[in-house]
Formats: sequence, C-alpha cells, structure tokens
Amino acid sequence: MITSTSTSHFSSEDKEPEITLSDLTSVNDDYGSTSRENSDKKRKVPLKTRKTKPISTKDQFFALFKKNYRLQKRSKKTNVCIGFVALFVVFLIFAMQILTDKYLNSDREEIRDPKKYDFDLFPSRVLPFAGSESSKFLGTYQPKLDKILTSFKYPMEAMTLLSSQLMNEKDQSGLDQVLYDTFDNNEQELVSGFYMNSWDLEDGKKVLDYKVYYNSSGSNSWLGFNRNKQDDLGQTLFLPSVVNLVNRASFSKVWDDSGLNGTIKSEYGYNLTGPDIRVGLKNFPVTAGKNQFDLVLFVQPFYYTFLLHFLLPVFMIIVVYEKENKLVDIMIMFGLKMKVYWSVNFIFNYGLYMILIFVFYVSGYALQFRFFLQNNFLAHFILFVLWGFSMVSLAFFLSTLFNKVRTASLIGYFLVIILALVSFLIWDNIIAGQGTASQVLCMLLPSFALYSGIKVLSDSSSISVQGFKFSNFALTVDGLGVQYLMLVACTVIYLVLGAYIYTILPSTGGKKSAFFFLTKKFWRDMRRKRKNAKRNQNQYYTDEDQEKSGVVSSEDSIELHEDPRGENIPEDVESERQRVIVNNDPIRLINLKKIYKGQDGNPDKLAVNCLTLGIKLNECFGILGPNGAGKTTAVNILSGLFPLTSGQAKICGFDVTREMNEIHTLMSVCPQHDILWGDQSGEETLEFYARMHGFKNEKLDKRVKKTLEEVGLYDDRKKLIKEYSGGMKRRISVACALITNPQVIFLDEPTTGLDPASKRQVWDVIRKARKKKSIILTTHSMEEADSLCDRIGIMANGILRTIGESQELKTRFGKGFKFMVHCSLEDEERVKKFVMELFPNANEMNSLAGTSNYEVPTDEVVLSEVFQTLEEQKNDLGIIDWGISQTTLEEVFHEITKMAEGKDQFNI
Ligand SMILES: Nc1ncnc2c1ncn2[C@@H]1O[C@H](COP(=O)(O)OP(=O)(O)OP(=O)(O)O)[C@@H](O)[C@H]1O
Repeated sequence: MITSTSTSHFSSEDKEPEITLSDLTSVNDDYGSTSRENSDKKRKVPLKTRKTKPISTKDQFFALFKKNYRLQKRSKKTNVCIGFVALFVVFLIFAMQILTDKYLNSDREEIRDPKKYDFDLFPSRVLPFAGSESSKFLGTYQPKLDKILTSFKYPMEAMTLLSSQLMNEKDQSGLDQVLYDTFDNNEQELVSGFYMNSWDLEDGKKVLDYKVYYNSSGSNSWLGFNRNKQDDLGQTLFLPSVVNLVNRASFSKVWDDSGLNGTIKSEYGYNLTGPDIRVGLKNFPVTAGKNQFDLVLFVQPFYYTFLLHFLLPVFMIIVVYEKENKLVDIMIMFGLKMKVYWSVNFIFNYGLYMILIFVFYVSGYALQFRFFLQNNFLAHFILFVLWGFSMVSLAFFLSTLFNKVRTASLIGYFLVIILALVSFLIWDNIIAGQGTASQVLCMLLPSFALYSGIKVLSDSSSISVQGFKFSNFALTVDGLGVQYLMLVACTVIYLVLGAYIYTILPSTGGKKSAFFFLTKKFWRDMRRKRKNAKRNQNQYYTDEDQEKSGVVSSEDSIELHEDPRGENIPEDVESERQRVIVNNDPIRLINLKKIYKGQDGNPDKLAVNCLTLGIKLNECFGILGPNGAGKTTAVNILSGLFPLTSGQAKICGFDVTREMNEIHTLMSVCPQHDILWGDQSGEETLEFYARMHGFKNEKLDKRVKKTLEEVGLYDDRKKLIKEYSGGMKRRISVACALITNPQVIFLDEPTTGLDPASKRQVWDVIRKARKKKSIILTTHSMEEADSLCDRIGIMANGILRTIGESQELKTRFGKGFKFMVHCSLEDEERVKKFVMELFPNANEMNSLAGTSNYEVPTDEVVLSEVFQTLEEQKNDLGIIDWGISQTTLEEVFHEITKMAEGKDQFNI
C-alpha cells in the first residue's frame, strides 16, 4: 500500500472571472507530441484551487430566467391555449350573466296568499331537518306556547336569531303580511316561518294549530329554481321534519307542563295524551317584481376553480420536459445549483400565473362581475395569491413523480378537470356539511381550499348580499382564514414532499433509501459539505498564481488498493497507479469503483472496477473501449451525475463526493447524446452557459462569436437548434463544453455522427482548446484517439487494460510493420528472396497473383533505409508497387479487447 500526504495552496485574491479567449484561439501546434510532458514537469497544478471565482448564484439565476422566458415565449401553442382558456371562462361567465338577465330573470307575479297544504299529524316519512347554522326562522306564537317552542332542541337551538325574530301574538294573516313586506330582504336568508296557536274546542279538547312557511326562493332552496312555483319540495322535505319537531315537543314533559294534555293515537300505535294538532304548510308570500336568479352564482365557483388550475399541467410539463431530456442533468454538470433551478422555476411559473390573474382581474372588472365588484379586493386577491403558491408547489411535487412529458401532460390536464369537478360536486354536497376539522383535512388538497374560498366569495356576491367585507375576515371557513392558512400550509407541505421525492428518486444517479435522513452518514456528509463549501469559497487562483505555485499536493492521505488482477496487472497500468499516487494531476481517479444496483430482478452490475488514472495539465486523454466498457460511467461519476460506489475521484483537488459544487465551476461536459433545447438558437444556447459562468456584455458577445466561429456555426447562429442537422447539434454541444473556459473537460464521443469535414473541424477546436486544460475524451474512433490524444487508456469490462501514448501502444501490442510488395508472377521468387534478405525475421502472411504481404518486426525497420534500398532496386527486381505501414490503433484495440474477452468476471 502506497500513500502520499501533502499540503494545499490557495489564493484568495478576488478577481473577476477570467476570459481568456486566447484559450480558444492560440493554437498549440505540438499536440500529439510528448513535449507536453516537459511543461508539466515545470509547472504542476495546485490542488484545491480553481481558476475562476465560484459561479455566482445571481448569474445563474438571470441566465436561467432568461432562458425560461425565451422558451416560454416560443411555446406559442401553450400560450395561445392558456390565453384562450382564460378568455373562454371569463366570457362564458359574462354570457351567462347576460342570458340569465334576459331569459331567467323573468317578471314575477305577486302571490299574497300562497297555496296551503294540510297534513296528517304524523306523515309517514320523517326526514331530518335540513337547516344550517345560518338558517333563520321567523315565527309567531302565543306566549303560553313558549315552552313548546323552546323545547325544539335540535336544530332550532342552533338558530341564534330565533328569539329576536319571534313576534308575539300575531295571527296567521299578520305573519303573511310580515313575510310579504320583508320578502326582498328575506328571500335568501329565511328558510322558514311558522305560526303556532292553541285554543279550546267546545267539547273541551285542546287544539294546537301549527303552520309552517317554507321559502322556496332563496339560496337555501334548491338553486332557487322553485321560486314562484308552489311545488312540493317543501312538502316532501321540509314539512315532515318540522312536524317531527312538534311531535317531539308533544311527547315531552314540557307538553304536560303546558297543560295541553290529550290523547294522541299515532300511526305508530302510541297512545299519548295531547291536543288535536292541526298542521299545515305554506309557501312564503311573494311580491311582484323581477326574478333575480343568479346562474353565475351557481357556476362561477366551478369555472374559476377550473381556470385557476389550468397552469398546473403547464408547470409540470416545463419541469418534466427538462427532466426527460436530461437538460437538468447537463445544467447541473455545468454548475447549476439545484436551489437556483427550483427558485427560478418557482418564480417563473408564479410569474406566469400572475399574468393569468392579471388578465382575469382586468376582464372581471371590465365586465363588471359582481364577484370582483362586491367583495373586498383583499379577500379574493389574497386567496388567488396564496393559491398560486400552493399550485406551483403542487406542480413541483407532481413533476417529481413523472419522467415522461406525455404522461405528465395527460395526467396534468386530467387533474385540472377532475380537481375542479370534484371540488364542485363534493364540497357543497358532502364536505361543507362536515365539521371544521374535516374541512381542514380536505383542504390538504389545496383545490378544496381554493374552491371553498371562491364559494364563500361567490355566495357573498349574490344580488341581495352586500359582499364579503373587511369585517367578515375571520379564522373560520366562512371568514376565509382557514383557506388562507391551508394554502400556505399546502405550499410548504408540497415543496417539502417534492424535494423529498426528488432526493430519493432523482432522474439520474440512483435511488436513495426513503429514510436516508435517519442515517449518520447523511448528516456527516451534510456537515462536511457545508464546511467544505465555506472553506472553498475563495479558493481560486489566477494564471499568475498558477505560474508561481509549483508542486502542491492534497492534504488528504490517499491509499492505493490492490488491483483485482493482483500479480497479473499489466506493467503500464501498475506504473500509472504508482505515478498517480505521487502526482497532483488535475484529474485523479484512485481505486474508482461503480456498482449499479440491479433493478427489476436483474443482478447488480459492476461497471467500473478499481480504476486508477491521472490526467495531466494540457493533456487530452483518450478512453477507448468496446460498448459497455464503463467509459461513460467513469465520465458521469466525474461530472457528478452518478455517485461512486467506492474509491476516490478528485478534480483539481476537489472531491467528487463532497465538493461537486466547486468542481462544477471548473469543468464542462460534452455528453454522448446532444442535450439541447430545440427552441433556442445555437447562439442563445452558448449565451446561456456563458452567462451562467459570469460572462457579461461585450465579453459575452465576443466569447460566443469566437466559439461559434471555431465550430463553424457562426452563419447558422440564429437558427433554432431543432432546425440544426445532427452534425450541427454535435458541434454546438462541443462548443457548449468550451464556452465556459473550463479547466477540465469531458468529451463523450464528441464526433459521433459527424461527416469527415466537420469531424476535422471539431478536432481542430479540441486541439486548440487543450491549452491549460485537462481533457478526457471517450471515443470509438481510433483515428480520433490517434489524432487528438496524448495518452490513451483502453478499458474492457470496467477495467483499465492498458495505458500509454498511441505510439507506445502500437509498439507494444502491434506486430510491427506490414510490408506489401507487388510484382509479376515470373519475378515473384526473386522478390521474395530479396524481401527475406531485407527483413530476415519477416513473416509472410499471404501471397496471391504476385502480391505478397509480410509482418515485419519493428526493430528491423529503419524507414529511411528501406525507402532507399527499395527505390534503388525496384526496377532491377521487377517490383511494380510496394508499401509499408505501421500497426494501427484499431489493431491494438482489437488485440486488447480480444485478450480481455471472458476475463475478469468478478463477483460483486
Ligand atoms: N444506469 C445504469 N444502470 C445499470 N447499469 C448501467 C447503467 N448505466 C450503464 N450500465 C451498465 O454499466 C456498464 C457500463 O456502461 P457504460 O455506459 O459506462 O459503458 P460505455 O463504455 O460508455 O459504453 P458505450 O460505448 O456503449 O457508451 C454496461 O454494462 C451498462 O449496461
């Protein structure tokens, strides 16, 4: 086991982010040569430092906000749809108001003496009385019946205004008159009137005359549709319950005390004493006038609730789109802080919602909706503001549950209808009748809080009510306080739930235990992260610092584990391991291991095993390997997408497990697949990333222009990405990786899908960009690795098989040179003899029709001599053509992967 212990160097000098266009423009002509080694020896990268200041939260915030704004502006279909729905709902209500006034609010005829119904004492159907706490009665009675009246325990007891509304000793026509006179005031509020009288018959029997008036016109009757109709609604629903009350009173002791004893034979078979009870039912008298039936009052809670839910799926789609297309991941790799991401989305979505609210208010006031005119402005404004918060939180929470835009939008739009409809159907009919506790519980689904709030305001804005006044505010459901509180609570609850689900089910990087926060490790890591972040805040250096710094090492002690191959570890891999442990390369991987947890019954997958590797300053390091070798996994760990299972990975001294925030400020990635917003132009895409890294104004423009020119996209800079060809997208992805002037770049198959000309263009860009940087490039193109990479590592089955410069590998694994000679058949023997003299250890591979191929050991070939000899003797020997070539990297690759086949199947 070898260890190294070291110190660190920091510079806390506070400077603006460096814009070194020269990084892109100055061409380093000696790429591919080993002379770079020498410069590394002179100057080593200090650990735990970065070149630029940490990315500022403010820069990220504005870059992200601008991007969101631009994309939303271009989502024309969605915007039109939102606008259309808003206007549709508003005009629907407006149309209803007009239609109602014209057709439903017809003239009303006077009814002074409404139809009267007489009933048996005990109707066969006895239903519970359907009154509420706010129901009011108006009645008249004889004082001697006082006790009967006060014995009407439930529900009259709850009717607070009962006594104040009772009028002594009015006769029936007197009550008719009172009800008639107060019709316009009473029609919404009074549910009933009653008349009660008692007298003695000639035979001494007592009579109790009890008339019930029911109000079929107010809000307490069903929708008010029964107005003016002497229907049997009250007869079937209302009267029996009142009669039941009378009966209960009759049976009570109070009855006896009132001295009204008599015998009652009920149809139930009871023999009870009591008076001759005469019960009747009458509708309220009606004044002449205009019916003021308010259809709007009935429908507006539903429509408003529907409209105010309409942005829910839009918000979900914004988040899920970026999740599905891995745009969040790439932004994280470019240093985006999640707290900034969520804040911007929250504020942005809330802003969109406020635009909708603004349109809603303007049209509501313009069209003179009573809802707005009659109610206190703060009452509905606070309700809408708080609903906006809880809806955005709810959308975030829901968006963590979906990974596909299609599913999210389908379920989102379905939810809009369902939530509005369920609130409409359930609140009035079921929940409103329950106690406050049940109502509060239901409001944990904030749609109920919104609906009930709108309902309170809507009812308060009916024609005959004065509207919701400031004095009506209270911590009750009717006073809106409960709704406000619950909307605030829902905002917090759904934000916390969303963050929790996002943590345990991230879009990438593997699931976490549902109880992760109960582990000691979690809190320890949190503490460490916070400590590191504080310590690292000002640890960045300038070019000058870098020049002065010399060799600086990490303060951490690093242990090198034994390679799983033990003694059989290839020499070059072992020597790299020894080199890495004592060198402070900008990228250091030590014993890196990654196991993907098996899902859906699949076993765990060991993707990377004991990878120890260092990438030097100014170096472009190529990782080659067949599909599934573990290349992308290694890059993803380094870029913070996946956590490593064990081992260490450090970038400029920052640990990927704890200091990813710092690492993101100094690295960038060109992912394997283009991860871009289709509705942004190439220029805007680059601007976004550059802005996120602190580039502003002129510097920003220059940087973007230069980078676009480098990748040959300047002329197409204004085109939307969705109009780009595959090759253009690839080039803009490479440009994104370079625009932020990072110290460390990961390029995952950067030229896949490019035509040869574009490929070479990108290669040029990478070569130029390499100065003062460390680049890891994974590729399947041997030509690319050969041309760009200073060193190459070949992986197979998650294990590093070999490492070295391209030439070294060719020498080590190739079978020397290939020599081909072509002559006529009669000269063939002579030529063969000559070849064997020239290359005594050559091996003839094949010979056909005068063309022979040989493998020649490298040490037998001195190219200049071979050229000279062959050119001199060519004509004498009758050689028509000849050629010599070196073993290609592709052959080395095949050789190594062949050797690796079937090897190293480790148990996890
Ligand atoms: N998220 C994942 N969950 C489980 N296994 C995974 C996951 N990602 C990759 N693997 C597995 O890990 C191994 C290494 O995959 P990786 O993508 O790193 O290979 P690669 O060398 O980049 O391949 P390619 O050249 O095809 O991109 C493969 O066997 C792959 O199936």
